Amino acid sequence: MHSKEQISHDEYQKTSDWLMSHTKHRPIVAIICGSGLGMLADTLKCQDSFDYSDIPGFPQSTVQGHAGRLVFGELKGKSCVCMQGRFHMYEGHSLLKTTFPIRVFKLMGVETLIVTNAAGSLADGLRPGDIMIIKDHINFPGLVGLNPLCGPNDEKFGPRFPAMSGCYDKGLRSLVMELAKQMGVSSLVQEGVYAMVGGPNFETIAEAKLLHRLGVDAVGMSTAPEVVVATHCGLRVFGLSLITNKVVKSYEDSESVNHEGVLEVGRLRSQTVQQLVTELISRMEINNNENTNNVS
Ligand SMILES: O=P(O)(O)O[C@@H]1C[C@H](O)[C@@H](CO)O1
Ligand code: HPA
Repeated sequence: MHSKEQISHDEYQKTSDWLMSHTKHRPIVAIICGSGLGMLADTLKCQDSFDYSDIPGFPQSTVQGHAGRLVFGELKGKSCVCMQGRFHMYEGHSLLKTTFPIRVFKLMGVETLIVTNAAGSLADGLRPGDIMIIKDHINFPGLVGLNPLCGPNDEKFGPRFPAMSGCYDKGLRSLVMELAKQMGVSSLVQEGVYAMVGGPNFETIAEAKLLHRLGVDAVGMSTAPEVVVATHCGLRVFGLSLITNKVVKSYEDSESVNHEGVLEVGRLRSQTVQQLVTELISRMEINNNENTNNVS
């Protein structure tokens, strides 16, 4: 268990201060790129980018398809920060480390978090290449106590017992459905429930059948801890899964999933995902204007 590890408020603050003193951007939106989706950062204008290895306190990415770079820039007049590479529990990071950037973003003034991931589909109506707007999640590690919020609660970030109903913002979900219609890609986009499993192995057939019976639409190995920490500290969250494969759930099926295939679907659908996220950022309302358009 991870209950002994603690990261003090000061440590988050030091990383935030370091970043704020190395860039003039003051982001209001943070984006986490899933496997094969690092190109989301390419759309940012006037970029300042930092390798994770150069940022004090930051963990390191070890997974192919996760570059390990934090990119600041502007998108449609809004200041953003983008993680090209996230941290997964299966890499050996504690859950506090996997979610470290979220609290740093909060301290930097970020209001909205956009999480993306690659996921396998269990729902028959979700095909590889489809985009699932995350309506809700099942955090399997969290259900058995592997939760970044375990341990002493830091009230400066949020309450001991945060509510998680409604953690994927309804207004942003409707907006993206509407944008998908306007872009002519609504046949690719639908809402669904994401489940996080620990990984790094993909699911057995019996596990896949179980997830399917539980009503899971797509399964992956990330995102839920990030969303828990973001919700705890009051960030508005939007999430999407790029469906990269069908999860094998029949003993008759000879197909199997692999990480290269996951990355390949990311590359094939990159433009559509990029356009949806760009339009979302362009059209989303923000609460606090102080952080916008302030790159001198
Ligand atoms: O970072 P995400 O959740 O997009 O990565 C998924 C889950 C595993 O890390 C990897 C499997 O191919 O892709
Ligand atoms: N299972 C778990 N994680 C994944 C999958 C999958 O089928 N595809 C991409 N990430």
